Amino acid sequence: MAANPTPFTYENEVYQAGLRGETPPITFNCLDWEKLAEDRLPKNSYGYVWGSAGVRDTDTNNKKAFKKWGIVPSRLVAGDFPDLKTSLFGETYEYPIAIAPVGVQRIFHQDGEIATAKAAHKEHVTYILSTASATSIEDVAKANENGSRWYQLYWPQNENNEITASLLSRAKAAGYKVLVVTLDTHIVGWRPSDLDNAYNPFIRPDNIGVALGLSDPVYRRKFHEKHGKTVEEDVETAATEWTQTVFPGKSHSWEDIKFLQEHWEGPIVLKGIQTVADAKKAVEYGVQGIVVSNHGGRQHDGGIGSLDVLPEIADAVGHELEIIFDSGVRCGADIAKALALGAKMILIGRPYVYGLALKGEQGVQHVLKSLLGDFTSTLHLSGISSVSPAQLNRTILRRTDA
Ligand SMILES: Cc1cc2nc3c(=O)[nH]c(=O)nc-3n(C[C@H](O)[C@H](O)[C@H](O)COP(=O)(O)O)c2cc1C
Ligand SMILES: O=C(O)C(=O)c1ccccc1
Repeated sequence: MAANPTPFTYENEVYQAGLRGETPPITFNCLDWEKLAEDRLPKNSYGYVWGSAGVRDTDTNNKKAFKKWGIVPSRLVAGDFPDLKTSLFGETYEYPIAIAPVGVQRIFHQDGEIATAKAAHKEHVTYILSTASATSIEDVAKANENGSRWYQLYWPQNENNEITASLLSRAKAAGYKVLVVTLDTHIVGWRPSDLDNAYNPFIRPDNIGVALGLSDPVYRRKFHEKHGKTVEEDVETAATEWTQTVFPGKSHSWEDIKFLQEHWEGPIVLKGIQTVADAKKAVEYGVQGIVVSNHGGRQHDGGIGSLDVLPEIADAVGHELEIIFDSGVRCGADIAKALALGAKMILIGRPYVYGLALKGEQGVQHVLKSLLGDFTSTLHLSGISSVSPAQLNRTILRRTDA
């Protein structure tokens, strides 16, 4: 990737544009993006992104968890703008944030994943492609050009290992470097907003979330063998069966990870870890990273904040594998807090989807630039000169609820 400009060039651009009477494309108030997206999107698709499990306690606790920590700044610390580069799996990343895997992005904007993958490339942010993407592995790679990209697997059951192997080999061929395996979604959570709207993005006349399946040579062949017709001749059945393939209704086991290790040469990251015991299992089974995540509270209700479990997990396994974090990150200070508590990379979820809904590619760029500007400013004004754990760690935080 090309060298990144400091996020502060955006701030300057905005004030310069102001001299010409121009205003920013979207507000900089990160807490307003959700409401603006609600005003713009159809009820169904807004309900889908906003939706969480049950009475939303897990989602609420994700956000509350950040308020339990406050940043305490140091003064007269010499230093230029902080160095935001971070290293994971032996590679250098320009910024310690990435685009969280989000499926079916065409329900939010006609350009969907293509817009997000282009924006991520332009802003030097890693793009993680979902298996529930509305755009194929190869088309997203093309849009992302020489950007940094990872692939997130929704994991078919063992009888479909041939399909899993096909997805992995396509991702590898298309330049996705890290495999993220999501463990918390063998069924989709109980989400009242989608139930009330009687809306499941997979069950639509336009089959929007099944692009990876319908474009997969192994899935296509197997479908033909089973039904005696092509995917195109019976798209409805092909889409339904693909959905059952990637959301099989039962979980894999730890032993199954071996299959992925045999079919993927790069780093493997397990997404959805919430306990020290599972984090230790991840070490034991030889994966390279975990995402401490509860899927933005979309999967099970009555959970605690994802940030609440981060420190204990970081203490237990932080020296043995890479820790990535998501769930509830909404502003620059949240990024700083999660890094200080032991994560090396933070996934941005709903905020960029709101940007996509509001202004497509430009909207995603705005959200990324805005979060990075806010984050950089927070570090710089707190006397922190880099995101390395030697600088950015728990000593900059105090509990606010002690
Ligand atoms: C609309 C939507 C779709 C999502 N789709 C996926 C997906 O396909 N794969 C996955 O691993 N996570 C998926 N997630 C979860 C995100 O990757 C991430 O864990 C979550 O958004 C973090 O919570 P936050 O957005 O509240 O910060 C999805 C989240 C949303 C909001
Ligand atoms: O909505 C989600 O959280 C998710 O992971 C998903 C499930 C089905 C289709 C697309 C995304």
